[in-house]
Amino acid sequence: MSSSAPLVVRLLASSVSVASRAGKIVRDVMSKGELGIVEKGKDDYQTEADRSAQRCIVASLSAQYPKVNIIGEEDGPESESELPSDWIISEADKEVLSLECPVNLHSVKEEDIVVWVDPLDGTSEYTQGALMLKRDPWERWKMYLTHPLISIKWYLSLLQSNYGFLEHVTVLIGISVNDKPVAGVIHQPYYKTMLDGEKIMGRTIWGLQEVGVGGFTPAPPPASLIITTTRSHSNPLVEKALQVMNAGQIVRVGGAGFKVLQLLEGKASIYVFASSGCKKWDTCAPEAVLSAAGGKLTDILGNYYKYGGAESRPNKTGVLAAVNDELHSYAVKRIPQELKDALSK
Ligand SMILES: Nc1ncnc2c1ncn2[C@@H]1O[C@H](COP(=O)(O)O)[C@@H](OP(=O)(O)O)[C@H]1O
Ligand SMILES: [Mg+2]
Repeated sequence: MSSSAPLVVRLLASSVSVASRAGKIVRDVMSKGELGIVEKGKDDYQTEADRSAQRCIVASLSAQYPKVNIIGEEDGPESESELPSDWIISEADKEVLSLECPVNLHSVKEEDIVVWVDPLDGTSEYTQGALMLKRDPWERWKMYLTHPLISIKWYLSLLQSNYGFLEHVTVLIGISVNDKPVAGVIHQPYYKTMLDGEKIMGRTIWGLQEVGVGGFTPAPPPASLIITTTRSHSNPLVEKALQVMNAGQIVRVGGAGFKVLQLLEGKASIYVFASSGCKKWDTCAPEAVLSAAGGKLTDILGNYYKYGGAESRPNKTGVLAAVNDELHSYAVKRIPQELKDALSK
């Protein structure tokens, strides 16, 4: 790896490579069919893929950047099983390594950086997607009966959805400096493209402050107002905030990473989630990528979250993101004061 590039650029380039490896782990766990679902809290689940992808990311980055503070969604007691050697990635993406580092990030040191890792954003969609990979209807039905997350309504919608919601799953690595997300990676393990007649799985999107985004082509916002929001964590406050937006359409998808991709690809223009529930690892990378593309991500009051290592993990006052400042201020103004008060309590 070139050691001449400034630290933030090298760390972003390493994160691009490791996110792609973590994405393969996510697919491999699914292919084996043993998801190992654990309930962490109400509506909050973890699978073998979350645990293994996090181990790969944290081990790979901390081996190269030992003084960087890396905080992951699945932090907990160290696993006793040995880490497979091919989970330790030391490569760095060449295109990213050649980027011009913004002047204000040139002299950043490892101690100034906090990396927020969500090894698998969209866990509900991942576990529900597992059902659809069971080709045998009887096997699928048996899995449904033992699945902790799926109601009959969702089961029926899954059957109609052409292999579920796996595209909503992302691996998120957000790099923050002095409380602010400055660079980030959103990897989609189940994104499919064809190259020379061959199916390629996965794509990796990155963003760097003042430089822009890469790994895909951003699209302009839709002509009419389209809002994206949660698929699996709605509640009356979330619905109230959606009503007041006066949108032509509401797109309900899983994961904070995928919702920000909806904004960047012109499928929606505002992301509204007027509820606690999202955490710093859900929003750090999406905020970095969105802001590098000219968008804005805050809480529903319009205030930026801080990403220092001592900050509390929950994003208590919700999420409000938009493709540009104008749409962001429109959305902040539309949120009624009583809703803002209810979340700030
Ligand atoms: N009420 C809630 N309880 C637990 N997690 C929540 C939540 N609301 C949102 N989240 C988390 O925020 C992320 C985006 O949620 P959503 O898809 O509903 O928009 C998901 O991350 P994970 O899938 O990484 O756990 C999800 O778990
Ligand atoms: Mg998440």
